[in-house]
Amino acid sequence: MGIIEKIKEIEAEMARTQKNKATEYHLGQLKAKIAKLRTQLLEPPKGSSGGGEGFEVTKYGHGRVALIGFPSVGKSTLLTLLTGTHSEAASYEFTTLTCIPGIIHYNDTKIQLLDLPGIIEGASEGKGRGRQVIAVSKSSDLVLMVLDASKSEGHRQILTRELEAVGLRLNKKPPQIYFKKKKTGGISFNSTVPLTHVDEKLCYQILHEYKIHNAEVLFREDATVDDLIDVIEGNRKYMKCIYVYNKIDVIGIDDVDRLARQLNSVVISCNLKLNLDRLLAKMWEEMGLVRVYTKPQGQQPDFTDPAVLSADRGGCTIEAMCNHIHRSLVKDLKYALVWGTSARHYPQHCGLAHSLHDEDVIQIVKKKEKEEGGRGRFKSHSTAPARISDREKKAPLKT
Ligand SMILES: Nc1nc2c(ncn2[C@@H]2O[C@H](COP(=O)(O)OP(=O)(O)OP(=O)(O)O)[C@@H](O)[C@H]2O)c(=O)[nH]1
Ligand SMILES: [K+]
Ligand SMILES: [Mg+2]
Repeated sequence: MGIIEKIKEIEAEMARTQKNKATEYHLGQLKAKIAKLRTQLLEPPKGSSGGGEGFEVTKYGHGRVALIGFPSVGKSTLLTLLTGTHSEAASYEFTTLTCIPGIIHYNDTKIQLLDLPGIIEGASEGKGRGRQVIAVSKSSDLVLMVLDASKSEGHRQILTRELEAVGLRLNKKPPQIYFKKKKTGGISFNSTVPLTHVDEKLCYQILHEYKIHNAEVLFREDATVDDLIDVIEGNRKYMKCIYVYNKIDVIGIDDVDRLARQLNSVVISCNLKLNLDRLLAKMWEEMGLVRVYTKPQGQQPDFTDPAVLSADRGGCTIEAMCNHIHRSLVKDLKYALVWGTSARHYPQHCGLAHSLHDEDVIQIVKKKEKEEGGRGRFKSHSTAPARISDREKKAPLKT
């Protein structure tokens, strides 16, 4: 029996089993069995070098966003509109057969947008190009799940299930469960909060299913069996996702209103170019990019050419900024002068660990290098710093 058949069989058994206190241990065990099989499914077949021909698209720009959705929801139309790169769009399904990259220029940054073939139910098990599409989405910083506003709302659940089946977790935080395998000592099970979903016996059973007999488990939140399995599997990818409802030109205003009010969703119409600004702003917000401008001593910064840092890629500290400029800079840094919302006063003297905010300005002061006259150190005490863009771009910064 193949892996997919085994999964189907266990799913059928779960569906037959009534959910109650008496069956919860058995159901938990079945869930763990499915999780193990799905992980097996993700491993490349023995003897092959990888997962077959993927969409090898080079990363470019300050972040990567993937367009995921059923066929003909308007992914290619959207890519063409936002990036100016043409991607064939047509009324028939599976118009797009490979991955087509484009670039969005936004706030002086470059964001790579990827158009992908449509995926269908069963994608996680290898239907269509599902596996390759999902692999590319895992490599991105943000997923735009494109949905046809005029179609069934169940589509969003089906797609979410497909992505979850391959270990993607959308708009979720990693469970607050500390888990560490040990060599000896048995299993120690503890929690810092009252647990309503999982008890010691259930936890033991799940661990047993994984043949883990020595481990430390500490629940820091009232997590579920699924959360526990995610932590044990350890290969989950937590990603942000925006639900993009396209084609609102063909539905009624009441439906538009309802969809627009859902969490993490943006309603648009590619045909009428409606609300695309809002989509871009939401993307920007979710990506959390941090633009930092370098100010040479005695000069103004170039406000059109930021260094772009990201919490997910290397962090947003002064150390990350130094590494961005030059690898050897970290050891040469004496301190950095910082203007912007991360500074308590202007300019603040900061060390490597200081976290920078979007649109901060920094001046690097190296060891043995003299700061210009040492002035300005305690001069401008600004208790409520405004964004540099609002305030300082007009007036020159001192030092
Ligand atoms: N009414 C309406 N139609 C749209 C809109 N956006 C795209 N379409 C149409 O929807 C159809 C599918 O568009 P595509 O961009 O090819 O969709 P896709 O998601 O890339 O499709 P595949 O590549 O086949 O997965 C085309 O006929 C588009 O003209 C919209 O905002 N409103
Ligand atoms: K299409
Ligand atoms: Mg397409």
